[in-house]
Formats: sequence, C-alpha cells, structure tokens
Amino acid sequence: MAQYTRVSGSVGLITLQSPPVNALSAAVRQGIVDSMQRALSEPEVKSVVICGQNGIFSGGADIKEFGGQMSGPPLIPMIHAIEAASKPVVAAIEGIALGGGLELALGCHYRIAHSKARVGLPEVTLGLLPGAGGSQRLPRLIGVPAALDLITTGRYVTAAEALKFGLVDQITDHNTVNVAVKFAQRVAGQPLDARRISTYPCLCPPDVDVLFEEVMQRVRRTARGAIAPIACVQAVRAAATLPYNQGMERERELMATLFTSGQTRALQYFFFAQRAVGRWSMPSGARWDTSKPRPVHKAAVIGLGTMGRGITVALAQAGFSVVAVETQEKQLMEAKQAISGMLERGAKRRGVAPALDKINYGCNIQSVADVDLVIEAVFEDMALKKKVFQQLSAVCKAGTFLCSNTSGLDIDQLACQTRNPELVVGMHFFAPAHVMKLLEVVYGPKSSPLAVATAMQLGKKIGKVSVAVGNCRGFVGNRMLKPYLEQALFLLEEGATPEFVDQVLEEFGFAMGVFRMSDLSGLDVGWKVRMADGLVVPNSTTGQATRLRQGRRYSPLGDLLCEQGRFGQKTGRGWYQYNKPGSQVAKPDPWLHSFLDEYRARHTLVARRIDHQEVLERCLYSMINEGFRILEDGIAAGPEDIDIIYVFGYSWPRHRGGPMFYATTVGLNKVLERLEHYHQAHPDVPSLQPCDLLRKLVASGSPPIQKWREVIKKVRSQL
Ligand SMILES: C[C@H](O)[C@H](C)C(=O)SCCNC(=O)CCNC(=O)[C@H](O)C(C)(C)COP(=O)([O-])OP(=O)([O-])OC[C@H]1O[C@@H](n2cnc3c(N)ncnc32)[C@H](O)[C@@H]1OP(=O)([O-])[O-]
Repeated sequence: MAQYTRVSGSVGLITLQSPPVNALSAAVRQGIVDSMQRALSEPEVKSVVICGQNGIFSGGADIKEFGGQMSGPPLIPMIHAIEAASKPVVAAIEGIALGGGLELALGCHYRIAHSKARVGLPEVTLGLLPGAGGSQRLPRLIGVPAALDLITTGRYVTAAEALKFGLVDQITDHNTVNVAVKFAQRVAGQPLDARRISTYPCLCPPDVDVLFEEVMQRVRRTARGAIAPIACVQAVRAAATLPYNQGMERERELMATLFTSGQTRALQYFFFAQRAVGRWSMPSGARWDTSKPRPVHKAAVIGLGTMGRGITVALAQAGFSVVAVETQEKQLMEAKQAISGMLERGAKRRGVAPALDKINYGCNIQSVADVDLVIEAVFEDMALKKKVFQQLSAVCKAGTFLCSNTSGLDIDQLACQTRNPELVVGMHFFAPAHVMKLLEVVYGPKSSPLAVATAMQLGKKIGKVSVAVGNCRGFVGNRMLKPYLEQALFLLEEGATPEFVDQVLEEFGFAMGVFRMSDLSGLDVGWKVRMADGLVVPNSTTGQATRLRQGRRYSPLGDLLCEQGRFGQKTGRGWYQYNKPGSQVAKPDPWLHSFLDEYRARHTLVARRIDHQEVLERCLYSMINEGFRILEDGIAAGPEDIDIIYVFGYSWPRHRGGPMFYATTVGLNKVLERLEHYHQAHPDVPSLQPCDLLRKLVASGSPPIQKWREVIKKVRSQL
C-alpha cells in the first residue's frame, strides 16, 4: 500500500509501503492513486513528494502478479495522472528505482536521488520492455543513444551517472526525503509544462538510423534468440520517430507480444529460481535458515594453475586476505605475474585500486596454518588431492574448513583423509573462476551444515551464485553433461557432422555448441578421466567390442582424436581446425569428415540424414533425464538448482529457463514419449531410459515446476 501524510504544512508525502522492495503491486498502485487524489484536492497542499519505505524507492512492477489476472489501477494511466498533475510532484529516490519504479519517477516533475542510489530499466532481463512509458519518456529525457543503452542492457546506473544523463535533477548525501520536501516547497506554484517529459521532443543524433541499425545488429548478435532486446530497440525507435501517444501505442503492442511469450515466463521463473537456490537444504533436513555460517576473514588457495589463479583473484577482489600456495617455484612466479595482471585489469574496469596487497604468496603448505578456510585447486588427480588433504589436516588450526575445487571427484574420499571430515565440502568453480558466476557447493555424507553454510556465504560474498548439491560423480553440472556429450558423439557415428550439431545447439541459444565447447575446454581433460575410469581401449580400430563398455554403447571417437594429439584449440586441431594452437576461430576440417567416413566404414555404420529435432531431442532430453535422476537421488533439492547451474555454468540460454524448466515448455509427456522412442532404438544407451520420477510426474498430470519439490519429497519418502 501507500501511506499519505502532510509534512511541512504544504507538502503531501506519499510513502510506498510493500516490503522488501516496494514493488508496485495492486495495493501500492491503489494507494498511490488515492493519495494523489487527496494531495490534489487538499488546498493546503502545494506540492507532493513520493518516496519509498525502508530507504528503497521501488523495485518496479510486482513480478509475482504477472502470472495471474492483473487487478487494481493500471500503471500507465496512474503515471499519466501524476505527470498531468497541477501541483509539482517530486520523486525522492533512495536505494533503488528499477523498472516501473523508475517509470513512476519519470512521470514525476522532479527527481532527487541519494548519492548511493541506483536506477535502471531491467525489464529486458525479464523478457519484457519498460511498458509503463519508460521506452517513450527516457529517450525524450536523456537522448536516444543513452536510452538505447540502458533499455537494451537493463544495466543499473549510479546516482552520479544519472545526474550526468539528466535522469535526476539533484543528488544528496543527506536524508533524501527531507531534501525532496524542501525542494518541493521551493518549486511549489512554478509552471509545470516544461517538466512533463512526455511533451518533450525526442532529440536524435544526426546519424540516428545508423545508430539504430548498429544497435539492432549488436542486439541480434548477442541475444542468442531472445526476443525482448529486439523489441526494446523497436520501442525506442518508436519514441524517436513517432509522436508520444503513437509511441505509447507501439510500446503497448510490443509489450503485449512479450508478455505472452514463453521467454518472459522462463525469465520470470529464472528470477525467482535465482532467489530460491539461496534457500538451500540438505537431505538431513539442515537448511539455510537454521544453519549459521562461521565468518571467514583469511582464506588460502593451494595450487595456482588456471583455476587456482582465478579463485585467488575472486577472493582478493572481494576483500579477503589470501595465502596463495604453489609448491613449484617456476609456477609460483608465473602465477604471481598472472594474478597481478588479472587484478590490475579488473580494478581498471571497475575504477578501483587493485587488491595486490591482499595476497601473500608461498610455496610451503605450512603457511596456511592460521587461515579460516582453504580451497584446494591442484591437478584433478585423486591420489594427489588425498595427499594435500592429509597435509592440510595436519597443518591447519582446529576448525579450518577444507574445500576442494574438484570438478567431480568424490568429496567423501577427501574428507576421510582429515581429522575433521565434517569441515570438508566441495567448492566447484567454473573457468575462468574470477568471471564465471556459478559455484557448486558440494556436501558429502559427513559435511556439516556449518561447513555448507560457510561455503555458501563465502560464495555470495565473492559475487557467486552458489548452489548446494550432494556428492556424486560429476555433481550436478558435469553429471548431466555426460549424456549430452555422449549423444553428440553417437549422432556423429550415425551421420551428423560437428558443424551441424553445433549449429542446431547454437540456434537453440547455447553460446557454443558441444563440439566447439569441447575444443575450448580441451579434449584431453575428458580423455584422462575416461582413461582413469578404464574406458579407453588404446588403438581401438574395428569390431563391435570397441563400441561397447560393460554392455553399454560407447563411442571411442574422442579417444581416437586424442590419440592423434587433437586436443582442440590448445593444439590447433580437435573437432575443428584452427589457424594455430590457441586460436579460437573454429573452421570445419575436411580431415575430420573423411576420418568420420572411414570410422563409419570400419564399424559398418551407415550414415543417415539427421534433422534438427533429433539433435535437440537426443542431446537435451538425455541431459534432462539425468536431471530427473539427480532430483530422484536428492543430489539437487529442486529443479531451480539444476536450472541455475546450467544457465550460469554451461551457457544454457537464460530465455529458455534452464533444462528442467524447458522440459515443462516442451511438455513432460512429450519428453517421456521421445525418450521412450529413442531408448527403443538404442536399448544399449541407459541414459535414454526414462527416469521413474519423470514417469511419476507425467502420471500425476505434469504439475507445474513450482510443485515438483512436493512430488520429489513424496517419491523419495517411498524409496
Ligand atoms: C511495467 C514495468 O515496465 C515492468 C513490467 C517492470 O517493472 S518489471 C520489474 C522490473 N524490476 C526488476 O527487474 C527488479 C527486480 N528485483 C531485483 O533486481 C532485486 O530484487 C533488487 C530489487 C535489486 C533487490 O535485490 P536484493 O538482492 O537486495 O534482494 P532480492 O533477494 O533480490 O529481493 C528481495 C525479495 O524481493 C522480491 N522482489 C524483488 N523485486 C521484486 C519485484 N519487482 N516484484 C516482486 N518481488 C520482487 C524477491 O523475489 C525477494 O523475495 P524473496 O526471495 O525474499 O521471497
């Protein structure tokens, strides 16, 4: 709701009251309409101030209302009435003014912001556009180029930048509401026509058509199939080319298209999923709100290879003191240089001083004796990691948390090497560790809720989206990646090419198809894991046996490439060819096509035409099926955990919500039916055999994804 009070005798103060972010729900909108009527009707009131409770102006329209029937006064006429008001209305912006919240402020005649406030129109991140006049008023106020930037990116701007844009009229370090009330008293009675933004001409730079073309090309290139960024450009173009009312009509049309699109539903689901993963729980019943973390002031990183360096930078940039240990002297010197460079570049981008003094380097593990938490990032070898955990357990002070950055090895085996296995968890970062947002926090059977809570909080403090998952081979992300990669290889055996498979997956929205991604991360990484698992039969040339492992279909294609030193970008040859080792531009390789033809001939495989649908269904449904197995095993507490992991860690297109949400858009019964179809065709591929949980969800009428946790709980209780 919104509270109306009269202050300083002549100022009507309207306070938005809907914690935690004063979202413009139906009740808040009704409160604003009622309060404005009172303010305009009371003769003593000469001007009005709108502010938000709890130091927050407004987080915008109430996203929770989008799924249902909209009720209460609509936003657009409410804002029009404020703009048309006969008394000056001043917005007092504290904390944040986002989306509809900023659009409300743009309807006011003046905007006063606190120096720490941030404003923005992030609707595009929800698959929408500023649909309450923002796409028409903002270009008129700050110009087309700046408006295009803010609306197509959804980025927030600081109060200082907003003042520079002319988006706010004044910023203050003092109590913003008091400053706004004084300001409102000062402007009372002054003419307002020149303060009604909708009446402003939309000033365009001379090359405006070129600008729109450039922005549209950039947006189309980076959108990866998302429709909202394109609609945002079209809406601003309407502001630049049409009178205000016609522009508003165009905004309404575009918004209506987006509002009913599957993409905004996926992005709204994703918005709340991002918040849901913070409310973690473990099968033991331990939860985020019952497990208090222990503060970490000083951390250590053991092993300064690529991952160790990124983790050290992430910790130092977040203000933690870090002891960075690398036993190899030469590696240590190279790491020191690399880390300093990453810190300096990062600091330059953010306009702050590099946190070089936060790090103490050493080559002796003794130097971590007094830290609160250690992250081990040595080579992905169990024997080596066990040795490190034994050393750490002997060296570290009592109570030190021991964490491993392993990407899939057994956390419990590492915990058993220590005096306090309850203080051991996995902290699985994604490369580059100082850039990628995702962190899988992996708990083993002995991990304590205290250790999980501490790792989750540390993840949040270093700017990561942390997801708590159980201990199993590959955890969640890499476990689901296995059937996805497997199907891609089988499709090559049956007639597809890497280019075609990648094209289908990139059109679906992945930043990189499976084969380009494999070349980037290095084919030898998986090869070494398969060798350790005894799956690789060197120099396997012909015969069915080479394509079966324990009765399961297996494709040795990746092994055969590695045996020829084709590790991907790092060797200049992989599934694609590259100009030279390390270059990133993938080009189709005729050698690989003839290699595939010979391989099929050797294994009496007849290539057949494979279409888009089959590539998508086999690669994605096998991954989704593994997702259901993970939920059934309790390794992930809910579908949101899996979807957040895949969007932030594996470039699953955000506008498709994530693998599990995508399954709901296809229809669980369709996913089940197609898996059954493919499993029938490939009975020696267990990852295509539909998971029981999927069958149970379909049998119970395919409940909405928000209801799956209840079904999972019931299914697991029957296990
Ligand atoms: C017409 C108009 O053009 C269009 C159509 C629109 O206006 S579309 C809407 C445009 N607005 C946005 O995109 C801003 C979305 N919000 C945020 O970016 C962030 O929330 C935040 C404001 C920067 C605060 O971050 P935080 O980290 O301090 O807390 P939090 O955990 O994120 O949020 C705290 C709690 O508030 C809930 N919440 C936040 N914003 C909300 C919103 N706009 N509607 C409903 N709930 C919201 C959130 O789910 C969480 O709930 P719970 O999990 O505790 O139950």
